[in-house]
Amino acid sequence: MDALFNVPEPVNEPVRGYAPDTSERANLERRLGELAAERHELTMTIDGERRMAAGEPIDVVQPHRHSHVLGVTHNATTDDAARAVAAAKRAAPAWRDLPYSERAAVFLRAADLLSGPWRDTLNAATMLGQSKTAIQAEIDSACELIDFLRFNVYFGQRILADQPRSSAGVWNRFDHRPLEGFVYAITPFNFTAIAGNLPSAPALMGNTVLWKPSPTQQLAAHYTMRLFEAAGLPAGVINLVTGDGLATSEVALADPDLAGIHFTGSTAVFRTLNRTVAENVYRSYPRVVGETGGKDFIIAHPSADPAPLITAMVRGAFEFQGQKCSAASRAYIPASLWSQIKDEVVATTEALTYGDVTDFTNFGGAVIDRRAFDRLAAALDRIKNSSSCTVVAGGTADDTEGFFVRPTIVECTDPTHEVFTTEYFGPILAVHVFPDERYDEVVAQAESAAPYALTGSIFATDRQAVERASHTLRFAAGNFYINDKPTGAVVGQQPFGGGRASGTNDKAGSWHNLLRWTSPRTIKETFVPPTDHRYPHMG
Ligand SMILES: NC(=O)c1ccc[n+]([C@@H]2O[C@H](COP(=O)([O-])OP(=O)(O)OC[C@H]3O[C@@H](n4cnc5c(N)ncnc54)[C@H](O)[C@@H]3O)[C@@H](O)[C@H]2O)c1
Ligand SMILES: N[C@@H](CCC=O)C(=O)O
Repeated sequence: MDALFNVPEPVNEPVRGYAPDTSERANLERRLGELAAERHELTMTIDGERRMAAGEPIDVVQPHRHSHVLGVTHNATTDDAARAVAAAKRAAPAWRDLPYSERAAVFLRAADLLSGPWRDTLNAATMLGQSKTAIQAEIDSACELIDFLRFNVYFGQRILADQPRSSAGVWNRFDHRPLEGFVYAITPFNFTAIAGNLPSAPALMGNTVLWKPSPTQQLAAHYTMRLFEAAGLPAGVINLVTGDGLATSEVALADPDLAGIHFTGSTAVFRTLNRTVAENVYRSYPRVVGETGGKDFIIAHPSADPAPLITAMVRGAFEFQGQKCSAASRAYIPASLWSQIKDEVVATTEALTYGDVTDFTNFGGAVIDRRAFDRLAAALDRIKNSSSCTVVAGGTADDTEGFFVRPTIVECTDPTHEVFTTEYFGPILAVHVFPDERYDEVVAQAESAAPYALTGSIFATDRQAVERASHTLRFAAGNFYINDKPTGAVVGQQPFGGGRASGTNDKAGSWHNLLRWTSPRTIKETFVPPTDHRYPHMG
């Protein structure tokens, strides 16, 4: 077909509430029961074929009930990874030669399937496997992933439409080629949407992909792969390998055709990947895109409204057990305000219920695994032994049934203490209380207290205070919020990503990100080429 197609104008997927006695709640509960009753074979998918990786087995459990094994997956070996890389390379010519509209149709269909018949499956898998409550799963594995798929198609079309100017007698064009080689997508446990977006965004732009999800997100990743297949994704375009990624990286990072890395996860792992890429020589210079850790702040001015501040602190820090890269983990509160809100913040936090997420009355679930639990329990021990810190809410952890860490608030007099600088990735909020008149000083200290620059909020009604903080904190957060919590970015509305140790700030779900997966060829066609080599000044 020869036409310039318009893609549908995307709108954000409406969020369902799953209130008691609704059919949406009943359907989700039914699917939760079905998925929990199965023992899933969590295979790789290479060239459209499902097979178990050949390395050590890994049990995939419910974090809130670790005795319940949802399924088993295996570490991919170097042979498994080599097969996946070869499959991606084989699939590349046919996939990149498909018109954009055909590739886009696959992902638009995936979005519609997820909005309809696949919604309960992805939500239930995310709830059981990652211990997200219904609302946290809904905003992630349903709405955000649907939005990524639809908005990417829309932004990709805008990129294709971007063409250079032409002077008289000349036609200049951009051929928005994919990268030459394969893209390696490595995804974190905490967002099913990110796990689905990282392989599909480069694929939309014509690349083929090696996808290595997190073992602790493997149940939802498994169903995401099935969703892409159901939407008509050809075999070999996205190849899913399972496990810890060590053998996979050994193969992928040494391959001369590595064209890009699309990573979301910890700063430490991203630094290792960067180092390895820098030491190797590839056919092209790989595009390295990474969104990593955060130490996200809330700073209040004495003029702030207390009620929204309390809600922002509680939701921002403790939703999904603080396991959002955007979670509020340090707050700077003026003394006059803290004396008004402290009792309520503490009481609200103490009343939060973390438990089995299939009990819809719970506010949260468990942290993801034993490693996270041990890391957080050790942090709590250090905090309790620190003379400058006082635990004012929570502070306990219990792994008897699940990996539960109580939502914790720590008041700390030393703003350079590790509670203000280290990403714990759990439900721990550090609070520094300061004399009201030292607001500007505190803003300046918070600006570079931590190495990260992902998200941050300012609470104030005084516009001068907002303006001064916004200016001082310009480089301290890639997503900056005024009178709102620092979490919950919506695709197409608050493009997401941060700088400094938080990543390359390529803004997932925006055209900034999609641009990284294209390598334009400029074409100049001259209609009537010159036939005389001499210039006028030569006479
Ligand atoms: N900035 C963002 O947009 C964003 C979003 C979500 C999560 N995060 C960050 O992610 C982290 C939490 O996620 P996580 O615990 O899954 O992170 P992680 O770094 O432990 O793991 C991320 C992924 O990398 C894999 N991995 C680890 N070593 C590897 C290697 N050598 N080769 C290939 N793969 C390897 C893991 O198996 C996983 O799939 C936090 O630091 C959080 O801030 C950032
Ligand atoms: N985009 C999400 C965070 C993703 C990281 O974990 C938010 O804005 O809360």
